[in-house]
Amino acid sequence: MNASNIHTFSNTRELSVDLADLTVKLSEESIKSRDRFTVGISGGSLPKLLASDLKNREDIEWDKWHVFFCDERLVPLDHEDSNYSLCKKEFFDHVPIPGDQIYTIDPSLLPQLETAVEKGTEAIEEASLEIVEDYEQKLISVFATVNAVKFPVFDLLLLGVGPDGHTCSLFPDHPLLDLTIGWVAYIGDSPKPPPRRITFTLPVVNHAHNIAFVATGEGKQDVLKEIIENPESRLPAALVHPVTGKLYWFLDDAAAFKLTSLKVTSVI
Ligand SMILES: O=C1O[C@H](COP(=O)(O)O)[C@@H](O)[C@H](O)[C@H]1O
Repeated sequence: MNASNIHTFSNTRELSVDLADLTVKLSEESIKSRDRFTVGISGGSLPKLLASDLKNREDIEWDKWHVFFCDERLVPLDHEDSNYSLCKKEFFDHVPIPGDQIYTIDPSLLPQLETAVEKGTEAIEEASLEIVEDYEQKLISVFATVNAVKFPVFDLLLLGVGPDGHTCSLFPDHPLLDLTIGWVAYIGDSPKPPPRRITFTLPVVNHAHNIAFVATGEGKQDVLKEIIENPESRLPAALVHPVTGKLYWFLDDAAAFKLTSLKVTSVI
């Protein structure tokens, strides 16, 4: 781990300001070179930390943003467990990103998954595949319109880390960690509720131009030490190694408390 990419802050307000600075800078650079900004957002604690300062910034070309979800729980879009619903409340409701550039799961496909769960494995495979393929098509519509691409290359992926080391909906020791092809995967046995979700695969994560992990609070101390300072770690977040892109860590002092790596405090 390049210690200069670990940024620590004495409180979450300062963290949010620097995270917004980085996001604005990457948005400007991406729009300048590609005329759009493609970003993947996670759920959990991230939307609030991301939006608290960013939503008040001026001069952002929101109409050039294309937003995907790094993972999504397979619940209706207005359900309290939905990552979309959380991002809407914290972020989308406050900024003018065009609705058709916020790419959600297709909620009309959820009832057939519910029915499939009653029927068994084969039916679940079929119903979940439809949801996965629908989301992959949405990625294709943005990333592969001109040339076929092996993996989408996001301008920025914003990731969280669970206390168990999971990121997106990629959980420790889960077979999904071994996927080397495919953009989106279904998980039906998430150890963190709700159990049914979709997630970006590790290759999609690792192909991004920029990846920013955001983690706060005492509860993340031990897992961050393992992920950042143990090069042998097989925890999901420790398997994030951008192929050519940049990796950033945004931590508050509480989360970073056990790290011995050199820390810096400003990103730009
Ligand atoms: O279940 C999830 O958890 C992770 C981590 O959440 P946090 O609250 O500990 O930050 C999140 O990144 C992911 O998107 C979400 O579905």
